[in-house]
Parts: sequence; C-alpha cells; structure tokens
Amino acid sequence: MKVLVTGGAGYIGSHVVRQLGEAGHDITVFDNLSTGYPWAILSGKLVEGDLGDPEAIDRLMEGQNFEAVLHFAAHIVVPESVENPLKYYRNNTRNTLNLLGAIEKHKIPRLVFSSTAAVYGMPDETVISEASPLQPINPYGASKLMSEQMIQDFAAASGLNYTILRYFNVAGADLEGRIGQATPEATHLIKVACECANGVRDGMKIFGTDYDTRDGTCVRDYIHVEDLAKAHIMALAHMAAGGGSNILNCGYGTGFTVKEVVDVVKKLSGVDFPVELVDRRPGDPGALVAANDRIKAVLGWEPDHAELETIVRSALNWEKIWQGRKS
Ligand SMILES: NC(=O)c1ccc[n+]([C@@H]2O[C@H](COP(=O)([O-])OP(=O)(O)OC[C@H]3O[C@@H](n4cnc5c(N)ncnc54)[C@H](O)[C@@H]3O)[C@@H](O)[C@H]2O)c1
Ligand SMILES: O=c1ccn([C@@H]2O[C@H](COP(=O)(O)OP(=O)(O)O[C@H]3O[C@H](CO)[C@@H](O)[C@H](O)[C@H]3O)[C@@H](O)[C@H]2O)c(=O)[nH]1
Repeated sequence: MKVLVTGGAGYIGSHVVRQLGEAGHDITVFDNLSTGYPWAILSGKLVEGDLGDPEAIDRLMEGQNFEAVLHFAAHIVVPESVENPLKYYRNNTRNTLNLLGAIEKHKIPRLVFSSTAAVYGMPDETVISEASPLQPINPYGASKLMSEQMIQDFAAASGLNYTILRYFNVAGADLEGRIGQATPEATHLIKVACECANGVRDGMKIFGTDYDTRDGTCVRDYIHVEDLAKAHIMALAHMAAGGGSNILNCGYGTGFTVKEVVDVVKKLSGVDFPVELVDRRPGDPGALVAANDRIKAVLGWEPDHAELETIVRSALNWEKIWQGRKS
C-alpha cells in the first residue's frame, strides 16, 4: 500500500515505519522533526513539514494517491499538557483537523490514529474496555478524545475507514538496537529509569505513594513498542481486506506499579540508583490497565514480547547504544 506516516521520525512512528518497510509498503514520512530524527526512518522517504501548515499538507498529498494515512504526530507529555493546554489543543486537535481536511480533499480512504489510554481518565474499573466511560482528566487526553470524535463524525459522513488505536504505556525498543526512544528530557518512567541506570541522570523521583494500589504507586500497562507496531500493520491489512472501522485498546491486560518497574530496571542493570519518593504529579490517574479482547478478536493480534523484563532489557540496551552514539 502507498502510505503516509505523520510523525514517522518519532519513537513509535519509526518502529511502525520499520515494520511497514519490511511488509513491503511504499512509505512517505511527514515530520517537523520537533522530537523526531531523520536517522530513525529506516524505510521510505522523509518530507519535512508541519501539520500546522494546511498548504504544506495539501502539497504533500497532491497527485500522490495515498491509500492510507497513519497519524502519529502529536505532543505527548501529560504534565506539560496541564501547564500548557493550548499547545496540546493546537498540535493534537487542530492539526488533526487540518489533516482530516486534506484527507477529505485528496480522498484518502483509510486512517490509523494514535490515541491513548488517557481518554479514559480516572476509570472506576481496574481493567478498562473500549466501552468504559471517556472522561479524560488532563488536556492531553482531552485533545486526543476530540480528535477521535472528529474522525468518527467525518467517517460517518464520508465513508473513511479508520482504526483508532488507544495505546497504553509504550516502552522498549527495536530488539536489534537500531532505533529506540531518543526524546531529549524524556519524562516516561522506563526511559527515565534507564537513563539513571546508564548514568545519564543521578537519580529519579517516584510521583505519589498514596494511590489506592498494591504499593501506593501508580499502576500502568506497559506494551512493547514492537508489539504495538505490529498492531498497526495488522490494522492496515484488516482495513484493506474490507474490515470495518474500529476503536481498539493496545495493552497486555497486566499492570505494574511504578516501584515494581523501577525495581526491574535496577535488577536488570545491576545499578542501584537513588530514588526519591515525592508528591503526586498533576494529571496522573492511579491505575490504567487495558482489556485487550477486542484487538485480539478483530485483528487476531497477540503479543510477542509481553514480559516486563523483555521490555526493560530492550530499553536498557537501546539507552546504552543511544548514549554511545551521542558521545
Ligand atoms: N509514548 C507513549 O507512551 C504513547 C502512549 C499513548 C499514545 N501515544 C501517541 O503516539 C504518538 C507517537 O508518540 P511518540 O511517543 O512516538 O512521540 P514522539 O514525540 O517520539 O513522536 C512524535 C513525532 O511527531 C512529530 N511531530 C510532532 N508535531 C508535529 C507537527 N505539528 N507536524 C509534523 N510532525 C510533528 C515529531 O517530530 C515526532 O517525530 C502520539 O500521537 C502520542 O500521543 C504515545
Ligand atoms: O520520573 C518519573 C516518571 C514517571 N513516573 C510515574 O510513572 C507512571 C507512568 O508515567 P509516564 O511514563 O510519564 O506515562 P503516563 O503519564 O502514564 O503517560 C504515558 O502513557 C499514556 C497512556 O497510558 C500516554 O497517553 C502518554 O502519551 C504517555 O506519556 C506515572 O504514574 C508517573 O507518575 C514517576 O514516578 N517518575
């Protein structure tokens, strides 16, 4: 298929691009390189540009006859969205609207959209299904929920075939160490802990120890980026084979506390870095764990790397490679 990938130079997009290349797709990446890197694009070509510029998107699509768009480009940091909400509504919501306008004009038939568990907010259930209430508690989640709504309304009117994938916490790296998360000043737990283990940071904080969880720290469902990437390839294949539009959780159905994750990083790295226990971080729900029956039933997706140790090992390995490359 001839595919356009927004944000394909970023962490998750680059892993999907690599798998798309291996599956034989013809790939164009559109990215403003705000947090992405040209070296991370292992297949296809890069067009540098910004989704905030509708004319640039129009030029990009003119005469190309893309058969699908995979839309990763966004701002992604929950606490930053609390401090600077308009930055999130602009890049995540308005720019998705820009993209949909171009999809309409150029009659692109399929879309895969990167959504998030943050659309569920503070769920009552421990394990969240796609039918759980949608009540985001931070602007990041709200910006993505608004995008979901626009996609569904536009699809109902136009016949666009979409797959909305609600990612839980994505972590890990390419098992061969070619690409991985390279975000400067990263805030993600596993990335931060791996930086500590590699001596990039002196220590880290655990935000909140009074949550209603087994050890008081937040519970998250960590999914290996390679398993998540596979879901995108399968979603495209499903739609190309005439499958309908879907909203699908992407997670393993197993939650780990922040303390448990930090302990695994310490154990596998053999480094006992300092950890400070501090107050809750604004916008953090206590527990987010995915029900994943729907993605298994609809796409036939099954994880290949569902062990937390596998995720952490690949993240530690990548961190070492990345720090070596930078120095
Ligand atoms: N990382 C996670 O745990 C997680 C969880 C749930 C959902 N998501 C979603 O997955 C997607 C990818 O996240 P990621 O972790 O790879 O982040 P990332 O920051 O590594 O990648 C985002 C990419 O989009 C590009 N970009 C951003 N704004 C752009 C714009 N206006 N125009 C063109 N390019 C732009 C960046 O340069 C970068 O290459 C995002 O939509 C995010 O909301 C991520
Ligand atoms: O230095 C740190 C970093 C994180 N945490 C905690 O670790 C958990 C996970 O945090 P983080 O890795 O920042 O991820 P989330 O805030 O859960 O958000 C991620 O996961 C969401 C889906 O669940 C995605 O939508 C977001 O894009 C992605 O950033 C939270 O309880 C944090 O408070 C710490 O205690 N110390």
